[in-house]
Amino acid sequence: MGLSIEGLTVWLGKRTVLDGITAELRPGRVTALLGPNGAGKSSLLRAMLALIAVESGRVLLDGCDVTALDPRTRARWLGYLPQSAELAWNIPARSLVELGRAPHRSPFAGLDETDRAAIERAMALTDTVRFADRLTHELSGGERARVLLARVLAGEPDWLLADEPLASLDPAHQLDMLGRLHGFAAEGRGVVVVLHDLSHAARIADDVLLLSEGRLVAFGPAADVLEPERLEQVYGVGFERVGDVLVPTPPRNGEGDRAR
Ligand SMILES: Nc1ncnc2c1ncn2[C@@H]1O[C@H](COP(=O)(O)OP(=O)(O)OP(=O)(O)O)[C@@H](O)[C@H]1O
Repeated sequence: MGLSIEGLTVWLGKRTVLDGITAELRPGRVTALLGPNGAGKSSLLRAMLALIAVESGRVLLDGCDVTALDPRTRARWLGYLPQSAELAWNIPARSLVELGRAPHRSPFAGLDETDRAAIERAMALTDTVRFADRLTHELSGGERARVLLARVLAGEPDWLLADEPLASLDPAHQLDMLGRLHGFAAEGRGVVVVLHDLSHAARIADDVLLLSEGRLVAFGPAADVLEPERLEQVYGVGFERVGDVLVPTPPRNGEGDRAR
């Protein structure tokens, strides 16, 4: 199930936050969404989920405009892991994960065997079984982030759109999360993930979509896009490769202004 972004322009307030973005995202691959703060990464994810209105252009999922899909179908096809791990509901972690099955069943139906198997699998994958009975407000930020991932995985979406999923995780769980995202794509599903750490992107991404000020700077295989000179132009700091890791270095001219 391919995900095509065609000439997407989004205005928020009076600002153009996305300006004519076009990219053909492929399932079975991890696409990292990169760019400085305010580049439009979250807005692009939200537009792909039909959570914000677009001014022009469209997003096609398996050839269907996402805005024309009924919400349950959209939720079955597109799983969303938002940036904030804040939760309104203080319910046991397992109950939260169970909510991930909602798009698969009618509102008042109980969980069936398929639902229970998907929930157990998602909780095992995210290492959340051991706090399944604890209330979500009593979990640490990282534990809550993993429960939220479990909720999305329980829905078995065709695409997973994750906004900075590593933000509150310790290094072990960051690597684990990267492995999960990679494994999800290896099953033939699609992954779009917003990342700030370019080393993580270099490690996990098959493709990179690089944004700056709402415009597409580059889209293509990670090895081609993650080019130190291009990154320096976009981020305003230098990058050098240390082994397979991209390490930021201070701006060469010492001024820190972005070359635009
Ligand atoms: N509701 C809104 N109304 C007006 N402008 C907004 C709104 N939400 C976001 N913006 C602006 O849109 C631009 C893109 O924001 P967005 O959150 O998509 O960027 P981002 O690349 O995800 O940033 P970050 O890395 O800081 O999370 C920013 O300039 C932001 O200030």
